[in-house]
Amino acid sequence: MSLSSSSVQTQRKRKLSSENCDIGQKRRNPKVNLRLEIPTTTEKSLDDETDVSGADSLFDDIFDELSEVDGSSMTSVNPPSTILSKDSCSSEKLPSSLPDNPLAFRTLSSKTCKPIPGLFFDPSVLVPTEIAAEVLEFCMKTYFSGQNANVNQVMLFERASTTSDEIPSHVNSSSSGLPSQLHTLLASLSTLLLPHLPSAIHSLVFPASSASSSTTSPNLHRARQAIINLYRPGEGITPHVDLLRRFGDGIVGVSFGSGCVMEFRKVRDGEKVPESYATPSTDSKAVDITQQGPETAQEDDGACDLYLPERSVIVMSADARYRWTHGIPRRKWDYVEDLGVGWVEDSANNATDGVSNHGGLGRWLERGTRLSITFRFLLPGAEVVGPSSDDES
Ligand SMILES: O=C(O)CCC(=O)C(=O)O
Ligand SMILES: [Fe+2]
Repeated sequence: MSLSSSSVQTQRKRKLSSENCDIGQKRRNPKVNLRLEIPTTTEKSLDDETDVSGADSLFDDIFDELSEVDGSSMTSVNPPSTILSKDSCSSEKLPSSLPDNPLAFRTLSSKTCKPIPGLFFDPSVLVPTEIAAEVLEFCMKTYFSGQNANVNQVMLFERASTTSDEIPSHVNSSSSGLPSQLHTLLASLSTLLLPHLPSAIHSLVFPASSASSSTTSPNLHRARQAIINLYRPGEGITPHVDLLRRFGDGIVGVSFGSGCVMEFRKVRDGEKVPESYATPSTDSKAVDITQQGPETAQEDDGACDLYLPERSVIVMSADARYRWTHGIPRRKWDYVEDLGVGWVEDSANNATDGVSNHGGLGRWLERGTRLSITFRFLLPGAEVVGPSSDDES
């Protein structure tokens, strides 16, 4: 296969048609175009991800590997002992940073839930408006309009670095694999998250830019993938764990254009895990659920729903990456208990389109079109995702 950028379109993702890949939701598979851009360095095909049956054993493999490589990453993000309840954050402005306890900022949720080890989410940590606008405009124009109007997922791959230096700004997209807008975004994320992430996690997700990471991060010489998903209102993504044998630890996701609720569910012992890239999709049951009232909040240590406002960032590592699924329910409205400091739309005016207050406990937020960019690192041997007849990518 050529090593230069190439573009492949497929109709849909193989894995998503498999019923045993679903947890909790049945999904239909709309015709979806997937665009893949692959500047790569080796030629090994990775279309071997079909066995999702022994989730536990896969987890064990991964944990063994991780502890060999960098055991510290698994322990550096323990959950805080305190949980911010709905009340504790609805009445007062949260501090803009809490470096010693980043996991406490999981407050924009439709349910109050306990911290997930390895999940960083702070609704006050937002990508600067100008950078977000530039990335969104670039992605929409480049990947999702004109003849790509029915594409909803694009994967870009960046070559593994051969030195410990960050890719310099003069290196253009054709040689690095990522467009300059995504390099700008990555640089901004690295700076933005530096005071918030434990240093081991910062090194894991920004291996080339963390001073301490140049020799220690297992991701330093791994190729990076950026997956760009576009969700029209009502669309979501089936709960899943990102491919265990393809991607390493340390995943960063950014929301653009609209917020949405992301649901996290703890994988139970012995549970079959949907392990997939997954593709945004809609569903015939995506209706206006404001007519049905908010879900009853339930105490469940293994469930956590977070509202991710536009420009917000999540970082998943350790348990959050390996032992919890994440997914986005297919619906057009999200019920959000606490708008908190991350809420940037016109919350002063309850009558604003897309924001309606039903009963004062929370708000229904109408989803707009959301674009997300998720950065992950390919595991050794996974540097190439070649187009193949049944590649699920
Ligand atoms: O849209 C998102 O934020 C999540 C995307 C995702 O989980 C994936 O592509 O694996
Ligand atoms: Fe994912």
